[in-house]
Order: sequence, then C-alpha cells, then structure tokens
Amino acid sequence: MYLHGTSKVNDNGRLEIGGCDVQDLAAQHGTPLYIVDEALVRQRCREYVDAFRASGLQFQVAYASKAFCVMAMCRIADEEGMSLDVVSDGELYTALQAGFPAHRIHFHGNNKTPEEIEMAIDANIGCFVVDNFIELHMLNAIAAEKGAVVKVLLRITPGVEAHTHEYISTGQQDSKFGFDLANGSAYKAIKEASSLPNIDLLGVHSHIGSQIFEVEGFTMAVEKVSAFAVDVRRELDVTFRVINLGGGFGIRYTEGDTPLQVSEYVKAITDGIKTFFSQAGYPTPEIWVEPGRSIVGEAGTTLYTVGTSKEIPGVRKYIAVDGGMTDNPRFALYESKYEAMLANRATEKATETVTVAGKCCESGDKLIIDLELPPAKTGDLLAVSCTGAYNYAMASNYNRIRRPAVVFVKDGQSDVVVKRESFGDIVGNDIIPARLEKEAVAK
Ligand SMILES: Cc1ncc(COP(=O)(O)O)c(C=O)c1O
Ligand SMILES: N[C@@H](CCCC[NH3+])C(=O)O
Repeated sequence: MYLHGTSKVNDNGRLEIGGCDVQDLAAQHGTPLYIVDEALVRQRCREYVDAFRASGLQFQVAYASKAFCVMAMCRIADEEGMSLDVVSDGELYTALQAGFPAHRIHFHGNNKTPEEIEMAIDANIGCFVVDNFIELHMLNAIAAEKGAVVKVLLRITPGVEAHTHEYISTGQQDSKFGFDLANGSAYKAIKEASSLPNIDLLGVHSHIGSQIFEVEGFTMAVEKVSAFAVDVRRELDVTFRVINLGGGFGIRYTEGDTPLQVSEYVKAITDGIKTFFSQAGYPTPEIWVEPGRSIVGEAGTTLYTVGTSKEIPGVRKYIAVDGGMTDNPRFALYESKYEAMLANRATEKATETVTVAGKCCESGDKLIIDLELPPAKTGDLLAVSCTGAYNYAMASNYNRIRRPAVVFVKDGQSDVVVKRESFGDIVGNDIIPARLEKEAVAK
C-alpha cells in the first residue's frame, strides 16, 4: 500500500498515521474507523492557495464539501483560507454550525428547493451557482420578497466531458446539470439573468468531471468559457467578473493512477486564463475552483478488523471485515480500486491473494478484489488507504449497521470529529404508531 502524507510503518512494524499507531487507535476508538491525516488535508489546501497566489490572479478555492462534510472539516477549510461549496441544506447547515463565514459559501445543485434558497439567502451566503431557468426565476422572486440582491454564477455545460482519462468535446452534452453552451441555452440564461433586478450576475461556472489526470480537459474548458465570455460581452454588454472552473483534480488510489501536482493543474488554468483575457483586452476575471477529492481523498484511511474468512479452492479466498459497502460504497457503485495493508503486521511478506468482503447481506459488498496480503487472521487490522473522499459522505445504514467514527490524527494526537453511531441513533427516528402498540396489547 502506498503510504500517503504522514503514514508510515513504525518501529513496531505497524501502520502509523499522524504519529498515531493504528493499533492504539483501534483500541481507543474501535473499528471500523475513518482516520484523517489532518496535516495532509492542510497541505493540500495550501497547495491550491499557494499556487493561485503565485499566479497573481484574484481567486477563491472552494472546498467541495460533498467529498467529506463534517463540522471539523469546515473549520479546517476556513482556517486554510478556503471557500466552501455546498449542495444541500444539510451541507449548508453543517457549514453554518461550524461557523464557516457565509460570504465564502457557494450553493450548488440542480434542484434547490424554495426552502433551501430561503435558508441560504437568510444566511447571506456568498454566491448561488444557478443551474436552470426555473431556479433562476425562483431565486429572483424569493430574493425580491426578502429585499435582497443575490450574487450568482450560471452553471454552463461547456461541451467538454471528461471520461476517466480522455476528453470528448461534443456539441450537445447530455447532462442533467447546467445551461448548455452549444444549443444557446447558456446565452439565453445570461441575457435573462442580467435583466433580473434581484440577481447580481458575477459570471459562469463549469465542471467537467472528476478524478481527472491531465490538464487538457481544463484548458479546453478555459478556452470554451473564455470565448463565451468574449461573445457575451460583445453582444450583451455583460462582463464576467468570476469564472469558476469546478473541481475534478485526480488523486492516486492505486498504482495506475497518475495525478499531476496541484500546482500543475492550477498553472494550466491560470496561464490559459491570463493569456486569453489579456489577448482579448478583457479585464481578467477572478478564478474560482472547487476541489473535493484532491483535498481529502488521500488523507483518509479506513481501519477494519478482520473477522471470518472463506477459501473456495481453485476460485478465491475471501476475508471479511467489520465494515464494507456501508462505510465505502465505491466498489459496489463504480468498482473503484483501492490499496490496503495488514496494519498490525505491516512488515510481513504478502503470501496470499484475497478478496476483501464486507459484512452486509449483499454479494456485491466487496472492498478489494485480489489483494496481496500476509495470511490474515481473525483480529488482524486491515487499513484501506485513500478513503477520505466520498466514503463517510456516501456511507449508509444498510442492514442497520452503524456508521463508524471519524478521527483526525496529528502530531500523535487523535480527536474524534464524528462519534460512532449508537443503537439510539439507529432507532432514533423510528416511531411505532399507537395503533400498532394497541394491536400488540390486544393479542
Ligand atoms: C460542481 C462540482 N464541483 C466540484 C466537484 C468536486 O469534484 P472533485 O471531488 O472531483 O474535485 C464536483 C464533483 O464532481 C462537482 O459536481
Ligand atoms: N461520488 C463520486 C464522485 C462524485 C463527484 C461529485 N460531482 C465518487 O465517489 O467518485
């Protein structure tokens, strides 16, 4: 397993993260356990902020909180000078509860409810990323009722779509998100938005995909969005003050993944913008990005206890851990690949090939296929790396399994930032209607 950030094998032959021996973490907090290397999260935030500072452009780096949205993470994002992208009232609530400055919150989503819009206007958030015409008019109407003028970016689909490692440039993009550039819907949206009295149109937003390893998709998006900015200025006399190029910067889950340095992505974007806008004689807009996975993904490790195993001669050997698709649904959803190690016997040689299964009542509940490990015994600790993004965030209570705790580790200290769910949490919202109680009594 590749050791990211502060992860290392210590003198006791065990995995250590943030100066904490994972065996101690397991004893203290139980398993499964999400462990977040706080120093690595902060390092990634700084890499973005520093790279933008070096560009000399005005910027905001908004952490896409969908990747991992808990109050402690919002605090760190704030401390590191990030803005925050939220996509629901729940993420907004989390950020506000954490004391995240509302003026640096950007609200996304293709189906914001009137209640969500009201909540965000009342909180005085920094920007709405408007997805469609219905939302645009609803937002204007609600803002008018409240006597507010709201800052807006329009999400456009630039016709650049990242499919894992390649880019397809299409005229018409099949996406549930945003105003299409090619069919004129983005142009119409700019025209309408700039005529609405309670909308302050800052510019546009584009997001081309996720887990992207090259700069080409971003530079293509920069070109398309910039050319659109010039057209709109010439024809509608609307000047973009902000261009948001979304997230999608890739990380190294396994050997085959070849992400670039954060600074390389940022440089490609900012160089593209600088060149284009100076040549066009257009005041260079502020550039925003929204990294999620690349801020937290590599900083997360999930620690499990090995339970049972099953060998099917000539087929495969399964080892089962005390979690699974409930804490990490990404294999079940996308057949995502992960690396792992026996964390309490980290120096022992791998002699077996096993498939790591979870404990859910679902055949597809697997975490890793064909993992090379030393012979794993009941009670061993298995660490799966790169689980910081879209793991806790997408966890479920399937089979009424309680979500694990999350700890931040740093300089030998571990702090629980989310408690392990209790049985009380599991039945907390259940109600037995009085009718059923009576029936039970009558029997
Ligand atoms: C609009 C938007 N912004 C930002 C992100 C964050 O993407 P990533 O986690 O790949 O950086 C996403 C998710 O793909 C997104 O849809
Ligand atoms: N949930 C996805 C990423 C979604 C990106 C959000 N727009 C994943 O786990 O890889």
